[in-house]
Amino acid sequence: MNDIKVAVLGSEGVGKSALIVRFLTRRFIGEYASSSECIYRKRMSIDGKQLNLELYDPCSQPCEGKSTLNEQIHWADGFVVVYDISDRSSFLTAKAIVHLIRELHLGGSKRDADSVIFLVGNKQDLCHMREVDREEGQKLASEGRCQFYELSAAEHYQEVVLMFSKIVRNASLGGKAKERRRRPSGSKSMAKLINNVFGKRRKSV
Ligand SMILES: Nc1nc2c(ncn2[C@@H]2O[C@H](COP(=O)(O)OP(=O)(O)OP(=O)(O)O)[C@@H](O)[C@H]2O)c(=O)[nH]1
Repeated sequence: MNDIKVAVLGSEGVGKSALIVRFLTRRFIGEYASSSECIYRKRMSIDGKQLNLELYDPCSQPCEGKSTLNEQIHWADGFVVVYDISDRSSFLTAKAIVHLIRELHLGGSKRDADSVIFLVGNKQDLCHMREVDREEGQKLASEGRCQFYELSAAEHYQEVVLMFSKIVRNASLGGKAKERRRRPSGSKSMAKLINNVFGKRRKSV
């Protein structure tokens, strides 16, 4: 069975865990405990083919055995690079990550980029606090040859599912899954995910 590895990257508090949890459990969790990096596993069927998805959720805090961004990029077949539309600095971080992925993962070539790097402007429901215009996101996506989405983990379940399903499909077609790379860290089961959800620390928007 095919293994597909997708890393969800971006600066602290942009909603990486919220997007993953929304995709895996259908629920939006306002506060989420994330004191360690982890990998969630899900068995999926795409175009009638079974595959094992591994979703990497990094930890923004310093933590033991934390992998570097370079390791995370080498490990993954596909990338969801997230920023918060109400936080300009998170957009600048996303820009740097997109450029690094292009350099390290794709060797600067045009090959596969638009299908395996998705740029996501999250928290669209906070558009009254917007600091990053949609056009800026689109421009970065076209410069970095990424697919662009603006959505809200809080309000857009269908869009979140479509986005993840699409990157998994693209990564599985991209042929990058062929060479197995080292995992950035330990993995986490769905039970652990649920524990995190209920044993959470408070975060504010
Ligand atoms: N309004 C709004 N808040 C959101 C959305 N997505 C996430 N949040 C909130 O943003 C905060 C951070 O979300 P997380 O999912 O923990 O962000 P993260 O990127 O995983 O953060 P780190 O684990 O610290 O790197 C939480 O308070 C979430 O409730 C969204 O779409 N809209």
